[in-house]
Order: sequence, then structure tokens, then C-alpha cells
Amino acid sequence: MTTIVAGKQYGLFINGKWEKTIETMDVLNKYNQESIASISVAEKDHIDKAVKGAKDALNDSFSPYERYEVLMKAANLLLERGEEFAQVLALEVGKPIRESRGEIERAAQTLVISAEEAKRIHGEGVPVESAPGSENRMAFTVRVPVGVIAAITPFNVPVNLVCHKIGPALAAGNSVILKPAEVTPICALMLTDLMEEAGLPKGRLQVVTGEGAQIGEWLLENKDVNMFTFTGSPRVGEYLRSKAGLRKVALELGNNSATIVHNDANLEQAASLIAQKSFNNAGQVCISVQRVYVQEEIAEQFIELLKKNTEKLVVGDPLDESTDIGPMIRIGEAERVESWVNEAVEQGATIALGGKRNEALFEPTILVNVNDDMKVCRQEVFGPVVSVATYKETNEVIAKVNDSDYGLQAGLFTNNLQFAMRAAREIEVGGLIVNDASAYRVDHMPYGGVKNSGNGKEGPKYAIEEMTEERIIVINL
Ligand SMILES: NC(=O)C1=CN([C@@H]2O[C@H](COP(=O)(O)OP(=O)(O)OC[C@H]3O[C@@H](n4cnc5c(N)ncnc54)[C@H](O)[C@@H]3O)[C@@H](O)[C@H]2O)C=CC1
Ligand SMILES: O=C(O)[C@H](O)CS(=O)(=O)O
Repeated sequence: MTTIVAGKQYGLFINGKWEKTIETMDVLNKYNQESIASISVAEKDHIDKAVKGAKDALNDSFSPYERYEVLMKAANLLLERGEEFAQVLALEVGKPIRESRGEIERAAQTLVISAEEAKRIHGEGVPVESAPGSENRMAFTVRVPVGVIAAITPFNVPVNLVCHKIGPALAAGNSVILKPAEVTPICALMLTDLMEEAGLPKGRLQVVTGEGAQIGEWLLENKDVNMFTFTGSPRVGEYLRSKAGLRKVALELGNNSATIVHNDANLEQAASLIAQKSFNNAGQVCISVQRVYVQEEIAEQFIELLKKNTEKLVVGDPLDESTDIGPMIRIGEAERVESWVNEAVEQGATIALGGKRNEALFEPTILVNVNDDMKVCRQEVFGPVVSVATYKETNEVIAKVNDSDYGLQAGLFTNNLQFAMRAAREIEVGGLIVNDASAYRVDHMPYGGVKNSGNGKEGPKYAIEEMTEERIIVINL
């Protein structure tokens, strides 16, 4: 185990200082359930001190170019320490080491993109003089930071999704109070050290750890928090929105991602990509492929190819270079997934591959003969299970994909341009990925969903728009 975390107690990061608390929470190695380190548990006064410090920091200048320099330095430091972060990711998330390295590379990219966007924040000229009586006036808009942003992040992608919050927020001139997931907080705490080393001015980033619901309440009560940006479950997202009042709330929530395989698709390509993107991070990715709709006449051939690609995947210790699928975040979550699979079988589904659990490890599982009302289709599995159903024609499959409370991203394998463009218009999602699976994402693209998948867009350029206010300046000459 990497020595940097072994047995360490991490403090809260408030106004540039680490503060340890008497009460602590253990962070577990998700493969063997042993404690790897502990985190401090914030009390209300810590939260209020952090919010005040974040607000006060807004008075200290931090120019766009300085933000660019700090974020670029942070990206370089992250790449230099990539292996350390990857090892900790593998420990605290259970994410296979090869996949963890990929997350670090993406997170550094997210910081670079944020740095570049820091230099491109602008308003526009507004031709007020075209209004009768305004011939002698001129106007333009400017974008100003919203102020203090509370950023709350999920357990599954704890480096890149933290960077998707703090990168754009800092690039736009805000201060951030980060509350990482209590089950996978260590990388965020390591990132905090790194941001300070990169020259981030004191107070611009505050990091608090502890009981999510309790800290959430204290942040909601504090009216000096100007915005909430949340990535996590619809349950919590909806709660935050209901309590935030008139403050901005950006929500990146759940999904039960569908991917369509049409009869003219490249089946080898579809089966390979869907196998990979159904089981990354043990399926704990909100755009992970969960529902596959394959056209009837090619279904048998496709399912065999999907099985062939899936049975190659190695389940095991995330620190082992050969591992493709590590443990789920909790044994309880693996037990939930197991119960959903067993319930689907009782309702008529067939396990084409997998279905077995060993503690927190769950085999990559393919279900067939499913129907859309089974939990494994209707709800968000957030585990290594993909359900394959068939369809006859395009109207039917578009309706099936849209028959969901969620709408984050969907995939469509076809070479039929008319069908692809019709799907682009009619499938109710934030992103349609043609000739790849629903789980495609690069960090500068607009990313966010509709319906219960949330609102707003991430991707630094788009997040910055949400993390700034547009102000018009009119001059009467
Ligand atoms: N749309 C997206 O980009 C993503 C969505 N997700 C979603 O997140 C979920 C899995 O992540 P989890 O961490 O289990 O989600 P979660 O909603 O349980 O927790 C997310 C964060 O919210 C905090 N939290 C919990 N209760 C809270 C409350 N009452 N007030 C304020 N904060 C609270 C937690 O401590 C954690 O930091 C899945 O539903 C998944 O779909 C995960 C990753 C990306
Ligand atoms: O949806 C998630 O879990 C992540 O946003 C997907 S990604 O950013 O890791 O591609």
C-alpha cells in the first residue's frame, strides 16, 4: 500500500490550514475492507468558518491570468504525482489501477481546460442604441463570479469529478467549499495540498469532510453560500434543490443508460465497446451501459459477441495490473445488485453470463429475456450488470429508450444516417453518442442530463457559464 496514506488522519482544510478533529471516520480499502486512513469530522463552526473564509477571499485579487497559472501548475503537479494518486484511487474506490491512471490523466486535462477557459471569460456588446431614444447610449455585458460555491461530489470518480467542480469554479474567480464523498475523500484531500502548492491563494479552496447529510444542512443554512454544484444521486440532488431557495443549484445526477445496436451496426465494434463501457469501475459510472436494445434479427449474434468480450474481463484486486473489475464501493451495494439480479431472474430474466458475488466483488453480468419494468432496467443499477432486450423497428426502440425517468446519455450503433439524425432529435437525453456506447465522455464537451438526470452542464466552458452571472453595463453618453 502506498506509504503516503497508511494510517494517516487527514484534517479539514480551512483558510489555508489543516485542522484535525477529535471525531474521525475511517476510510476503507474497498478490496479487503481494512482501514487505510481516517478523515476529520466537521462541526457546524468549521463550516461557518470555511464559508466566511471563502467569502473573505473574494476580496483578494486573483486575476484571470493568475488563475490560469495556478490551474496549469496544478495539472502538471497532478501528472507528476499521477502514480501516487492512482494507487490511492485503487485503494479507496476499488478502481483497477490501470483505470485509475486513466482518471488521473483526464483530471489533469480537466484542469488544463479550466486554465484555458480562465482566459476566455467575456461578455458581449449589446446594441441598445438601436432602440428609439437610446441613440446616445452604449452597452456591453460582463461575466462576474457568483461568489462562494459549495461543491459536493460522489464516490465513484473522486479526482476527475472534483476537478470538474473546482477547476471551472476557480477559473471563473469564485471561492469553493468542497465536500468530497466520505467513502472516497483521500484523493480530494491530496488534491487540496497540491492546489496550495500550485499557488492557490488562501481561502479560495476550503475542504470539509464528515457526514454528508449533516454538512449539507449546515451549508444550506449558511446564506453566504451563493451556489450549490452537486454530483450524486437524484434523491440528494432533489433535496438540495428543494432547500436552496433562490440560489443557483447545478445537478449532475443518475441514469439508466441505454445503448441501441441496429441491424446495420458493426457488431464486433459494438460488442467490444459495450463490454468495456458496461463494466468500467464495476459499472459504477452514471453513463455506464445498463440497457442494450438490439434489433431482433442480429440479437443472437450480438449476445454471443458480448459474452465473448465480457468473459475476458478479470475480476480481482484493483492493485493488480491484470484486473479489469475491482470491488464495488460497499459490500452492501454488491448485495443490492445481487438481489436485483435474482429478482429479475424470478421475473423471467435469464443470466447469460456472471451473476455471482464474492463479498464486494460482483461478476460482470449479462441478463437477457428482460422486460423494461424490472428494477435492473427501470432503476439505476450502478453496478456491473447489463440487460439486453430486443426490438423490431426504430419507432419502438426510440420509445423504449425514452421510457425512463432519466436522460443523461445514450448510445446508438448504426450506419443509417437518417436513423441517427432522427434519434438525435427524438431521444430525450443530454447527449447521444453515435457508433459508441452511452459512456463516452471527453472533458471539454458539454455534459449533463434532462429529467431526473439533473440540470445544467459540466465541461469547464459550460460550468463557467453557470458559475458566473451576466451583468449588463449601459452608458448614457
Ligand atoms: N451525472 C453524473 O455526472 C454523475 C452522477 N453520479 C450519481 O451519483 C450516485 C452515486 O454516488 P454517491 O456518492 O453514492 O451519491 P450520493 O448522492 O449518495 O452522495 C453524493 C455526495 O452527496 C453527499 N450527501 C449525501 N447526502 C447529502 C445531503 N443530504 N446533503 C448534502 N450532501 C449529501 C455525500 O456525502 C456525497 O459527497 C449515483 O446515483 C450516480 O448516478 C455519479 C457520478 C457522476
Ligand atoms: O458519470 C460518471 O460517473 C462520470 O461523470 C463519467 S466520467 O466523467 O468518468 O466519464
